[in-house]
Amino acid sequence: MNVFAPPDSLATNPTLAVLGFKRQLVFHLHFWAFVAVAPLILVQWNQDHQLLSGLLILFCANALLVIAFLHYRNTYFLKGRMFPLLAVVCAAYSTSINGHAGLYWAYPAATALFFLLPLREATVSNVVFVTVMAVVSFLKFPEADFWRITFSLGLTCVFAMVFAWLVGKLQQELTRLATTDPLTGCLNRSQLADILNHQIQMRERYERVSSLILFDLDYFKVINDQWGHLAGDRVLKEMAMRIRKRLRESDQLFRIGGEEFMIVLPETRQKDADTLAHQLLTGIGSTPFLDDIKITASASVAEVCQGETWSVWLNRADQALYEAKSRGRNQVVNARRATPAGVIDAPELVDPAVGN
Ligand SMILES: Nc1nc2c(ncn2[C@@H]2O[C@H](COP(=O)(O)OP(=O)(O)OP(=O)(O)O)[C@@H](O)[C@H]2O)c(=O)[nH]1
Repeated sequence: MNVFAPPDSLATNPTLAVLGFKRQLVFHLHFWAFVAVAPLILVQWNQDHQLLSGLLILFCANALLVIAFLHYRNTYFLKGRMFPLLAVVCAAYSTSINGHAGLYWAYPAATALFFLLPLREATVSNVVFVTVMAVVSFLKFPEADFWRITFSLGLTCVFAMVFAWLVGKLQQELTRLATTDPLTGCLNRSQLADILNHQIQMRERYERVSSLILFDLDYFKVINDQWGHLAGDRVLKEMAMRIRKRLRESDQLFRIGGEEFMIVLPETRQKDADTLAHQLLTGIGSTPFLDDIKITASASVAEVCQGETWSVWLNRADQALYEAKSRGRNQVVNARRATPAGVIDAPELVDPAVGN
């Protein structure tokens, strides 16, 4: 019954994988922008454009700092905001003094904004950018060029915005698919370790105690054998729905095995988690599924103890669940606290009729 082997690496967490891709994107944008822009510092200096040369030095220094912070501190220097700001200022100023030679840089700058900033912020920044470039073009170029530049830059922004929006949607959808169980919509095990570790940190730092409930349907194999696999699937779906209805927004429901579920209850003591476990079991046992399929479940409850790891916490709950099954099923067993010596006391049986 032990399904809590630790995951191989953090890459099994889809949310962390997405953040990893974002870091790579930020790194590549700053690195290649640095490679392209650094030689221009000298070019502009030789053309007596000291102010532009100074702005480009700032741009390159920022790119190097972002790369260094990413590498050594795993954070974004000034939240990555300097790249868009400097790129926009440099492109606009360069166009005003260099004409078309400066204008060409506006196109990659406008595109890069959508990869570095949140969609809404990038859109607003680009509206400002296109407006500034339109004013500069109006003053600098003939009217026909002004229209061409404004429309082509605007169109580039629209293409980049649609692309960034779709990539964002795709990323959200992939994360959802990777983190949830398709049958019941519950969370799957991909983020289990991180979510439990977070609760452990809340316990260690702020004395905010969480509990978890494990529960497993009794004799589920019989349901499959008697009513068919499809009916079994529908029972699991309805089960998840019924549990979800009873939970708070902050509680998290996982499906961690075929007919085994886990609920993480932040800021909840063992006593309250135990009451909830009884209510859930009563709800499951008293109302048949799909109109006439009767089923019961066994459950265990464990409050997180100081100093324990997520796998020890889960193992305590798992042992108590095993105890509930072996004592006849359809009951809740409270996991006992780990003793200071690390030995776990025997689980405590709770009378279902009494509640605690
Ligand atoms: N319909 C359906 N059945 C599943 C799914 N996942 C696992 N099962 C079935 O769940 C049953 C679990 O059987 P067991 O592990 O023997 O557990 P049990 O029959 O509930 O018995 P106890 O847990 O000991 O009370 C097996 O028949 C699995 O095929 C699923 O997604 N859909």
